[in-house]
Amino acid sequence: MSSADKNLSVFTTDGLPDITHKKFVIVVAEWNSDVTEALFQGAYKTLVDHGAQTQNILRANVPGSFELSFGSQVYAQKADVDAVIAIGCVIQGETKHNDYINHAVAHGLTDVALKYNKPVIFGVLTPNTLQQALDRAGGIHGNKGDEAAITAIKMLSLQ
Ligand SMILES: Nc1c(NC[C@H](O)[C@H](O)[C@H](O)CO)[nH]c(=O)[nH]c1=O
Ligand SMILES: CC(=O)[C@@H](O)COP(=O)(O)O
Repeated sequence: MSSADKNLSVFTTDGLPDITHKKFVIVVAEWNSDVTEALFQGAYKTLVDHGAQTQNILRANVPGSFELSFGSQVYAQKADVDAVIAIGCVIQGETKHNDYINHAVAHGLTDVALKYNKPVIFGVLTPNTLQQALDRAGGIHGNKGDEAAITAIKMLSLQ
């Protein structure tokens, strides 16, 4: 199912856990910052709208999406962090560079989550064009940041 068929900002909220005292870290890649800032704002607002306290939402910046795995690990290893949300946008270029980044980040974030036994969310857009990115960062298909935040909240209900 593509984002065209399921809006990224439309989701069920039944049975969400109480996140009043949960601590979140949002790691944001600086590449394509117009897009990643919109994704961050969506994630931040979604966390607050569903009960997170602003003082319990930290932000960390990394240069690019390839650095999201290490940046997420820095915070996932901290005992007082309950979930990490990784935000990025990797736009296809002329070469296969985007493929290598995307696969590395997907595997890297998964490894961090399993190593530290806590949610590490893949809030990374991997579009073919800038317009596809904008459509998924608060445009016609919603905001991937919203989806990443609600995913983090839902995963906390497993613990
Ligand atoms: N082209 C994009 C990049 N490239 C940079 C890499 O993520 C990385 O910082 C570099 O290879 C050094 O390790 N990053 C994005 O997030 N988005 C892109 O479109
Ligand atoms: C995903 C990227 O790093 C991308 O911007 C690189 O572009 P190109 O493949 O044209 O070098």
